[in-house]
Amino acid sequence: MTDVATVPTSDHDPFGPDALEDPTRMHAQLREAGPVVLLARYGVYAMARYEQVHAALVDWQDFQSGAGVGLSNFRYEKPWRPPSLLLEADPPRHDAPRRVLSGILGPRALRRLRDRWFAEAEALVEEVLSTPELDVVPALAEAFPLRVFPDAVGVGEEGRENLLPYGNFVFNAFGPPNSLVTEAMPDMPRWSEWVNAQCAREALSGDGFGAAIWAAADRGEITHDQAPLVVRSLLTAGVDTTVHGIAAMLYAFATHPQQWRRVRERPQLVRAAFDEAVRWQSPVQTFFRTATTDTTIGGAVIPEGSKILMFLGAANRDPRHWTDPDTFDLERDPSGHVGFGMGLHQCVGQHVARLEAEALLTALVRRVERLELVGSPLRHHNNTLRAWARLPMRLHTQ
Ligand code: HEM
Ligand SMILES: O=C(O)c1ccc(-c2ccccn2)cc1
Repeated sequence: MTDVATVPTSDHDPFGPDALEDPTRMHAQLREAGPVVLLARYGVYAMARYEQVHAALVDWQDFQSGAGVGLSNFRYEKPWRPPSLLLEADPPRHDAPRRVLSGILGPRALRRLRDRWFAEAEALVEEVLSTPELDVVPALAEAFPLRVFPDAVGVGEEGRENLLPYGNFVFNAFGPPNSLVTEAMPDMPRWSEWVNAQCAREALSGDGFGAAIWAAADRGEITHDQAPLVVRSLLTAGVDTTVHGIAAMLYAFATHPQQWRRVRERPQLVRAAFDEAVRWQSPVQTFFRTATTDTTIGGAVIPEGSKILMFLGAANRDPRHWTDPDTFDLERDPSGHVGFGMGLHQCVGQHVARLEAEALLTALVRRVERLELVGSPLRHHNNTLRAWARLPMRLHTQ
């Protein structure tokens, strides 16, 4: 009998204020501790190295999503909202909804949006350059996705201010029921009711992603009962993520002026720049899987039914996989990063996110000679998302 190595334990709290403010040191300690580490506070297993995170993400059979991708285990606990038909489903239930969304959000389908989004980005950048000193979080990172994405889904104008707080709550709810969750509980039903109401067929315009989902139901690719939940997936996962992904990119360029010069000289680097920003900051930091069998990793046995917390942010900066991981470097090839996940559940909206970022960055590259941080940035704490509450900048035009 091979002696099963005992799993190293850690008393880090990945959802506490210190880790949410700056997880860098905790990530390094978790990577050093071993391929798998037991987080004693929560009785869950942590993976922080690229190799193990990648292996777990691509092995959907042993590491399932159907028991939830948060701390809560749907086998024993009632989900706070009806589970997502993509995120919180395993094959075969996952297959048809995924196939439908892949078709609607694929690079070809987005071609019709490209010109409109590029024009919207030009207009927004022109507007903000009239006040060269500003907080780019509301002015750009929030304003651009909120200007183009709800229209693309086909959501009405009224009540769009519910989108960010709803998504923020959902991403907090993947963590433990800490103050980030409990403080928002009183408002959650209002946000949730508004989002659910937008998923009804009659609430959606005839030419957006939402209508395309209902049309897929008419063709029998998914059921009409599933259609509103698939629309809900877009409204849940498609707003806060891109807002914080774009904020991460703006922060990266403000703190690396030589990279800004590089992307202005070579605009073909624009798309790689977003992926390098997603790798470097990992706007989505963590989420869970549930072991469907006793699984041995690095000599340690993870018992069936265990929750496994995957640290995408730590994997994206693992020196075992990346050269000089802590630098934001456009010369690097960021492909293979796990910022959009990997495997069966890899982000189905990644092409939407890339198009939003490409449109905004292209407009900025043409007009802005340098982005300068002029005040203290302020982190926005969320149990899952790495985000900025404030990024005061001066946008220098030539
Ligand atoms: C920077 C922006 C974004 C980031 C960093 C991001 C990240 C991720 C990650 C890490 C996953 C994998 C979750 C898992 O494996 O359990 C995922 C899944 C997903 N994302 Fe994104 N996402 C982004 C933007 C979007 C957008 C714009 C949409 C919608 C238009 C979207 C819709 C989804 C959906 C529906 C899933 C579930 C896919 C499945 O389970 O098959 N995401 N995303
Ligand atoms: O289908 C949904 O409602 C949904 C899809 C994806 C997410 C998600 C979770 C963790 C990391 C990135 N995205 C959340 C919700």
